[in-house]
Amino acid sequence: MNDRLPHEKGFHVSWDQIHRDSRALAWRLDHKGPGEDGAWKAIVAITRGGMAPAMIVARELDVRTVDTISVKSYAHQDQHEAEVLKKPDDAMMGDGTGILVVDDLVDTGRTLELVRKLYPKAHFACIYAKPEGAKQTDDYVTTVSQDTWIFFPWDMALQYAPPYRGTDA
Ligand SMILES: O=P(O)(O)OC[C@H]1O[C@H](OP(=O)(O)OP(=O)(O)O)[C@H](O)[C@@H]1O
Ligand code: HPA
Ligand SMILES: [Mg+2]
Repeated sequence: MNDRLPHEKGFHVSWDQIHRDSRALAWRLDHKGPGEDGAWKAIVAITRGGMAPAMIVARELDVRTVDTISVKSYAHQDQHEAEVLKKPDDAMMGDGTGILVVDDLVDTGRTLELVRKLYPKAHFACIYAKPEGAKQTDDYVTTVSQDTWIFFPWDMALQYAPPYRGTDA
């Protein structure tokens, strides 16, 4: 446990919302790549959270080369030292020129800091950003306060919510 808990504020994101926000990010990134007509060479998703947004961005921007970098930095809501578990092919990545790296969010910025060290010329984009890590990302859609925990749809399930005025309280 650490001083990040408890997160009193929760920002709950639905599948519909992540789809819309990922499309909004794609709109911002369109024509910003270095290729012909501003195309991107490839998209790299930071697993696992970056994979759903990366798929949507890749679809919108017609990018067919999509790879992953695996970075583990959290176990539940506790942060540990960020660690790279798997990287894309070095020949494809180079120094990151023309590569769009996508993640679901930037919080402290440690995950992106690590990936930036590997690919300093890549373009980094997140759907959501918290103030502490926002400088690590080149583009994002929405900010939330540092003490907000973002709940993604893949981490949630529909369940019964008791009424405010309970009958058996
Ligand atoms: O800016 P930071 O403080 O480094 O935090 C942001 C990272 O933390 C989460 O990933 P996590 O390591 O929990 O793995 P996951 O994507 O597999 O859930 C999130 O998806 C970001 O990648
Ligand atoms: O607010 C968050 N939500 C989900 N995963 C996260 N990983 C770091 N911060 C967060
Ligand atoms: Mg992640």
